[in-house]
Amino acid sequence: MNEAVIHFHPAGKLAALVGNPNAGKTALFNRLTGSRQKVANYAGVTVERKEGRLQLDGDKTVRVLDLPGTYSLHPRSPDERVTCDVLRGQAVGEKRPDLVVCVVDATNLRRSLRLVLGVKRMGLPCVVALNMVDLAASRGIRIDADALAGELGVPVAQTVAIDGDGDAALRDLLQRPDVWRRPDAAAVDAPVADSDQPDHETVRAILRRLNLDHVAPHLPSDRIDRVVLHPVFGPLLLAVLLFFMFNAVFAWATPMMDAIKAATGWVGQVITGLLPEGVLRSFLVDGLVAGVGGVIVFLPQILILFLFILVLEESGYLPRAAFLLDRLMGGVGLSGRSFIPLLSSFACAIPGIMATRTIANTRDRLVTIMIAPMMTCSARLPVYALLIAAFIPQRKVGPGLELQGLVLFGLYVAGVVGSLAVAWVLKRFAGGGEVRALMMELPSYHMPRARNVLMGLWQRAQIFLHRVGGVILTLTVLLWALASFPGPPEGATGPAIEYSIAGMLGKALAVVLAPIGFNWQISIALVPGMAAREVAVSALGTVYALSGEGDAANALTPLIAQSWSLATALSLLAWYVFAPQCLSTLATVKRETGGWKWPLVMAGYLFALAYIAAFITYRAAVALGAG
Ligand SMILES: Nc1nc2c(ncn2[C@@H]2O[C@H](COP(=O)(O)OP(=O)(O)OP(=O)(O)O)[C@@H](O)[C@H]2O)c(=O)[nH]1
Ligand SMILES: [Mg+2]
Repeated sequence: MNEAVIHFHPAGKLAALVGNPNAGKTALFNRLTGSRQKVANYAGVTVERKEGRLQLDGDKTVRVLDLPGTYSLHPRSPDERVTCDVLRGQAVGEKRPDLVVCVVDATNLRRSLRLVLGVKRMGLPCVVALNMVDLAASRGIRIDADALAGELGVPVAQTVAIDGDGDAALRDLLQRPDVWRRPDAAAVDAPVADSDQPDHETVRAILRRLNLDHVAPHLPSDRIDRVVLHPVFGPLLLAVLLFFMFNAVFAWATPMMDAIKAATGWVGQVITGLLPEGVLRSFLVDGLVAGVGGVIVFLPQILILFLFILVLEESGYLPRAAFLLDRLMGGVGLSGRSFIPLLSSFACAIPGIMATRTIANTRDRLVTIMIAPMMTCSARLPVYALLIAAFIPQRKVGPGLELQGLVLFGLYVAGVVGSLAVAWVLKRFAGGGEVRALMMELPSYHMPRARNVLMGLWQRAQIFLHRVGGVILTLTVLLWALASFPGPPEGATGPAIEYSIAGMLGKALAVVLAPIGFNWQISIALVPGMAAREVAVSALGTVYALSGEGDAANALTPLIAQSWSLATALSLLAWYVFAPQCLSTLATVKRETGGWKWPLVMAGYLFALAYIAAFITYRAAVALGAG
């Protein structure tokens, strides 16, 4: 996104955090630099380099890079390549680091130390942050840090990246000028260079000398996995969990949504009471309150969805779900590797597409990118929620089960099924290649920290409100203007909007969209919905407010419930399952695939699918009497 900026190297030292995936690099980075990068309990969270500043005593600052995790210095996937390029001084726009901080997972020294040996051989000054010592201690693993430092020939600081001052020892180390000094050539390999033995032999010898060569099993995680990864209970649990999540989106949000609705309604009424009828009042009430207020109301539902996603991410469940779904994904020619990028796309396709950088196989990566927009991103949630609230009765279908939640779940499933079908087709025509077995690390389960989850929710709320105040507000205002001008001619009978630019455009579009049951109001709303999907909702609010049909500022839901047929609503839902992704997604696809070809193919096929799905849905619904 922001990689096109011109890089000039600010003066000052540069330290890079390097280590295996999920070792806690980003948690440590956040601690050192006061940043808030995403931390989660699975491998492959960080896929780009991120920069921060560490303040040392005496007004000194150090630039710190957080890098994607890597298992070795022979990169296999695009994210690992980023790290290796930085270490070799080949990264575009970045100098070679002055110091490498090897972040080592104290519970998994065997694997981590091999990477340390590799980094050391590159001849860069290097220190080890022995992280997760709290977890190691709780499993009875005690590591003598000084002895380890002696074995490796580099300073070692013990850290607990999730504790308040868990980075103190590392900070102290970075204060010392001697750790920044380049080792002289002869010392690079000492004292572990006493033989030609391969690194894993060296590591084994070190662990033996430190009395750490027994593997500490992690019993609680293993016990949990006996259920979670069980061939029958595992998938069942996953299905129940996902269903519970969508149910909660409706079941828990109502009180907060009602409060927000009441507040926006009140604001609309106050403005109507204060201002005389005219352009300003129309702008405020029909444009801002009806449009933007109509979107804000969905904040609680978005937060509930993210609450679940954050807890799943932090607990360590996600890679297990990937494992469970590996067979299913194998059926369409993808591996479980694609699962986490696809799951991230439920938040937004953009981070999902970025997360495909962890996929080593180029073709798998491309197919995953192409289907990522079919996962229901959170911007679609307002559209779904609006239509479900308007057309699906609030009814219990079982203990704790709402019909509305069931329908929402079904829409998410429809997106997933559609995407799997497309993946299957793409793999067939793109020459599938064999599917390799999934190799993925299962981290130990962590109790999600309330602080992290709340912080994540707060960030989500900020992102959403920024969208509301930015792109959604801008487009709503623009739409209000297009829908208000030019005014109606003398003696016009219909509502003024029908004579406006937007009205005429909508009617022209409706010619194409009538076969799938869309009226001109929907047709108008779809256009700005391309920039940000939620705008489709705010646009409907504005369009209906300006049409003077009822009180759209306060209640869009009952209004569309009255004026649309069920078939139209279902057709619009089907449209949005596939709806061509927003423009920023297309821009991301262009960047990640290096050209316009794939984003254009994507836009084309999703438009076609959306139209076909809506057409079939509409015709079937009409045939069944829902027209
Ligand atoms: N108990 C404990 N948990 C930690 C510690 N450091 C990190 N974690 C947790 O470990 C998980 C992984 O942390 P991240 O910082 O995302 O790991 P990363 O090395 O950046 O991982 P990638 O970006 O995937 O390479 C998260 O759930 C953290 O909360 C620690 O010292 N102790
Ligand atoms: Mg990270």
